Amino acid sequence: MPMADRSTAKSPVESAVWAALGRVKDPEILRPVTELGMIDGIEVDEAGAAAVRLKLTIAGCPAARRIEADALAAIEGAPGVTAATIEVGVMTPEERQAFIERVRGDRALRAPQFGEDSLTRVIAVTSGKGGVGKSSLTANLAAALAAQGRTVGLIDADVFGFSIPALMGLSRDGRVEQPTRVDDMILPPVAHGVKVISIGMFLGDADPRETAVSWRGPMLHRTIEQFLGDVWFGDLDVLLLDLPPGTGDVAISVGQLLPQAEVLVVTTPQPAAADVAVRSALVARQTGQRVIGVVENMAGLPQPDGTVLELFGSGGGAAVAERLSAPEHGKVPLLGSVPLSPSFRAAGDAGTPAVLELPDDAAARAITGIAAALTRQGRGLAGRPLPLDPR
Ligand SMILES: Nc1ncnc2c1ncn2[C@@H]1O[C@H](COP(=O)(O)OP(=O)(O)OP(=O)(O)O)[C@@H](O)[C@H]1O
Repeated sequence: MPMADRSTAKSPVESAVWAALGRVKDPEILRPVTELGMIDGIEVDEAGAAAVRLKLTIAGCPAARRIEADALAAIEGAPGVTAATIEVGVMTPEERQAFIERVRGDRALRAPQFGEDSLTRVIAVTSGKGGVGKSSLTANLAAALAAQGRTVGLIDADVFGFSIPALMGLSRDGRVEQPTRVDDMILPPVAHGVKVISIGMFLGDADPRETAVSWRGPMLHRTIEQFLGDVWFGDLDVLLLDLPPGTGDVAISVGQLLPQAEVLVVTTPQPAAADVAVRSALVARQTGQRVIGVVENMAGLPQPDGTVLELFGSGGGAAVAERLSAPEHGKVPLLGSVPLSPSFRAAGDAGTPAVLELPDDAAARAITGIAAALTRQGRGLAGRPLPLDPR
């Protein structure tokens, strides 16, 4: 039977069901199921009982239950429908190919996905030292940008210390949500409005808490290449990459594969952290990437008596920004200073980005401000001075 289209939805109630299904989005592709050829037929009898045949790409794909539940709710809510049933089937290989073509559109011919002609702004988040809060910051920036209406992708390129799935709520009790594979196309899971991919999603049944990735350069390079090629992100406004700390193979691969990427440097206020942070930015520059700003994390911890405890000293962020500014590169701004916050840490542990869950938390407010500053900065304006968001 041919896939349903508008012409097959004839009666007013069938049209209403079609329209209602047009508001149901595939949770991974974020496009209506009606546009993706997933509705195989709509029948409504005289009593208003609607029977819909839904076709999924593969049986038991992670998004299947959600699509089915959302579709059922939509049909039940359609005007004139008195009862609703859904029959779920699986696409034939030909239908799956048509599905892939619909999803990829013109882009099928274009490779790589984030090449020179791409309109996506690519921002790699780097740090010198580990543990400065780079992943927490990247996850929250991604969620904040998505909440501000951007279409956002997030690649966890911190291959050895991947923590993005947990921070985005995609990892529970040692199980990480798996991407859906449709033939050679990998669809990233969506969390908090962000399309997320991580090496932690490719470990099979292994518990990511107990599994170490110990790859050398070529394997790391191929993995990053696959993330950029085989993983289908669709049209993104912003792609964030969480890099491993320091100046290793992944940073160099990202520089080679995404020379147009912009780089955001995270450091702590500790002056001793500045040297390594500066070094990681210089490696990025050597591969042609531009440093668009510095974020200072783990700044002062506000005390109940109103004083601020500067656990990690002060001035590190400004020092790194100053040292990276140079006549040939322009001024590198300090985009914000994120205070230490126990509730920010707890929100990360719970997989709920603080920018969404605790918007009034001081750390969350600072990151929301940084996301807004990045948006104001726009693409390709590296080196121009930015107003600091005082929130
Ligand atoms: N502003 C903050 N206030 C309180 N805790 C924070 C803050 N930023 C980060 N943390 C906590 O610090 C720890 C390290 O953070 P995170 O894992 O994001 O660092 P990282 O730089 O990505 O580390 P690595 O690159 O070594 O994996 C986490 O437990 C996180 O919850």
